[in-house]
Amino acid sequence: MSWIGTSPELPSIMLNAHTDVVPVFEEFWTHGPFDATKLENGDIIGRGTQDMKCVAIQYIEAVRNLIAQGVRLARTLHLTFVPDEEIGGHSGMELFVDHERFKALNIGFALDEGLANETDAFTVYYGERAPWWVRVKAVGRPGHGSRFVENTATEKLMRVIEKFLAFRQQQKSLLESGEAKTLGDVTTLNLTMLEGGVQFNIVPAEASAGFDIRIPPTVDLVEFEKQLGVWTSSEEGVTFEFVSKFENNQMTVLDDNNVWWKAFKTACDAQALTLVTEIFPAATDSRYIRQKSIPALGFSPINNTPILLHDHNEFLNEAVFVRGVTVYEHVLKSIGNVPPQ
Ligand SMILES: CSCC[C@H](NC=O)C(=O)O
Ligand SMILES: [Zn+2]
Ligand SMILES: [Zn+2]
Repeated sequence: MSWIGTSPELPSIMLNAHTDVVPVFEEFWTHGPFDATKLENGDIIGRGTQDMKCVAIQYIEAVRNLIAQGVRLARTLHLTFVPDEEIGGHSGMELFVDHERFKALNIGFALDEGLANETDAFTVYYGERAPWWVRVKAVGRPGHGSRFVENTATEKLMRVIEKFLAFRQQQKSLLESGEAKTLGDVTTLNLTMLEGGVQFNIVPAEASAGFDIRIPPTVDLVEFEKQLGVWTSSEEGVTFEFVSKFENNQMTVLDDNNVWWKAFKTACDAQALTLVTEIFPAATDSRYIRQKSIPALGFSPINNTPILLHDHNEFLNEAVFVRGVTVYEHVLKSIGNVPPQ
């Protein structure tokens, strides 16, 4: 959906929202997850109320209000509604950014989702951690389950898992000590998959472990990959492969040279909003936009709200939601009139 500016030759602005949501475990919800029940206190309960139907609707409402007020922006706005973000965006934004139609949009700056903030402040994300999904495979000697079989796959795998988890503990301590400020500043690593074995009395010849690793943009990814090699190659017969890997993880620099950030911040300052800036702990479509060297900010105008994305009973209060529309009106008027650079 495009709202053409008065200077359509200028680089445009992309307002991106993914339309997919994650699954629900309905039995844990107090109200139907797809009913959008509004409680007396204004809380609207539903899957996607935070992630990110709210933002998609707020873009539309904000544009509609600006048009009704007779506002014309210099720059063109493109509202994009994309699929598959929750499963990596591989058939969504990842493909789109390489498409001719994307290039034809001539995008100079993008807004996409952020996270709720539990305090009165709003969080703005200028980068993300690179998601890496890694499978560690071990092969070893099989045999009868009644014997002391040596060099088994599972034992080797366990020793390698210990190395991965020691690193996990070290990063966790970094965060707990305060040396690293937020989750986005450390590398997280979780053992999320374990596979191996076919029958109780057979020592398996193969076993594997799957890790979800999230790496801050300040970490040298080449060096980190080498480290994975060191941990795995310490055991004969253990290898690793990438199930999903993100490289070229760029940040959007928030300094005075970034006219988009200045315009965004000016609009927020004018509304007396408190902003905090962070690295996004998970992965959104913004990473594909930044990979094309297009500056992007992750922002969901949700404050005083617990972070419930992907959780049971995800909700957003009506008042917070409606205020967010006004926030976008100010932000769009500011970024939409950034003069030619
Ligand atoms: C490896 S891409 C996965 C993308 C997903 N995004 C939202 O939750 C995430 O797990 O961060
Ligand atoms: Zn999302
Ligand atoms: Zn999500």
